[in-house]
Amino acid sequence: MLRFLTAGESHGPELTAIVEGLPSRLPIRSALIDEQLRRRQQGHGRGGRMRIESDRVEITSGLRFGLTLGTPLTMRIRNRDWENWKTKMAVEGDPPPEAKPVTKPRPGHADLAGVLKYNHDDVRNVLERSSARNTATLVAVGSVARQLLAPFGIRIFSHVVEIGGVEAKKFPKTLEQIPDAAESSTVRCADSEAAEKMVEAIDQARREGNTLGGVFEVVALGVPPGLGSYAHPDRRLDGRLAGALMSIQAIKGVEVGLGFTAARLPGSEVHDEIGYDPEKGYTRDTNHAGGIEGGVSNGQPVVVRAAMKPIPTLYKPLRSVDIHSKESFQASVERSDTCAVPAAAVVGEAMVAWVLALCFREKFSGDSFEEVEAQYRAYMEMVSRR
Ligand SMILES: Cc1cc2nc3c(=O)[nH]c(=O)nc-3n(C[C@H](O)[C@H](O)[C@H](O)COP(=O)(O)O)c2cc1C
Ligand SMILES: C=C(O[C@@H]1CC(C(=O)O)=C[C@@H](OP(=O)(O)O)[C@H]1O)C(=O)O
Repeated sequence: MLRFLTAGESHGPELTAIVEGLPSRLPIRSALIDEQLRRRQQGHGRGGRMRIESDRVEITSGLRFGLTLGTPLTMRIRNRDWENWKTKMAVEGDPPPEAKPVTKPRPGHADLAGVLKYNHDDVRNVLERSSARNTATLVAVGSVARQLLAPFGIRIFSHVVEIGGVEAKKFPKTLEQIPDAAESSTVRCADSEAAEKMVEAIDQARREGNTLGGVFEVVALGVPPGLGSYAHPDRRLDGRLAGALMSIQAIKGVEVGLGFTAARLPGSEVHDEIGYDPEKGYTRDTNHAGGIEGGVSNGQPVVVRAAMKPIPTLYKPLRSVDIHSKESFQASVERSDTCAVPAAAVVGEAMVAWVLALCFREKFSGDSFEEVEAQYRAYMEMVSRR
């Protein structure tokens, strides 16, 4: 079974991820992981922390001469900011005077709920792990998943479709043209006119001490039919994708295919009619289902969208209450992102890659890469004869 664990505090020495259940002899390149880490750090609207960090992965187990061993793969990403936090984040000893407890929980963060749940007196003990800094490990894990899926022609990309109410409307004609258009935009939006307006909206929000959320779309091409299952609720591909996307900080909604729009349309405008072409096999003229029917991939591109709430730390502070004195106050801010939707889109890709890899491994479970490849080929051959 493919699984992963991550660990690490935002201002601690490093983040760690362990991926278990990879087949042996799978080529993994740390340069490809670094490329994904770099993409996550970009995007118009990010704050001062991104000028400090320059994320790089170090693989410390599970790989020899570039091929997996079939043993747990460990990845480490150092926090450069740790240099500035060594005393305040020491793992042992008494707290030094400069490590004054944080007592003011920020609305929209895990701060208050976390203090109540874990009985902490210092909000820092909550915010260090609840921070979206951990999304760097998710992207590293997702990059490993991509490298498992890539040899089978599965390609995953994303683009931002809405920021602060500005919607992208003029999409490139084909799905294949979207990645290049999105990649060349500082907000990762494939509609260049909308992208300009999104940049303006972010700049204006920053000037006003406010923050913005938005929506991104993730697309997976080359997904074979048959990933996931209708046999049991927890095996459904759509449910697992929604859960994985919602597990990213600040994601508040997920749509598959037409999503909420399908609820407003009659059935004749929603369901994708089935055709047959002797060359291509089963065909669909539309993909409103987003590549998933009955919780199973149907061979069409998988298309999901996720909605991100605005960043909760505002330069124009919101009211809260000190957890010790119970006095009301207005939060002060040192640094924060204004908008992180473009970065969240890269994290969304990683989570989609992970869930697809999970379902792929369930279907093609061989212990070595060669065994997985043989299982995949035999299945695809069988499907092509149906
Ligand atoms: C990539 C990324 C960057 C973020 N940057 C910040 C930030 O700079 N400041 C902040 O207050 N919240 C930031 N957030 C959002 C918080 O992590 C998030 O709102 C918080 O965890 C609570 O959201 P939840 O209720 O969904 O967990 C970021 C989220 C993501 C995905
Ligand atoms: C560090 C990252 O994002 C951070 C996520 C985050 C939060 O509260 O979620 C708050 C900010 O961190 P800091 O409080 O250190 O300024 C962001 O920079 C990152 O994406 O790598």
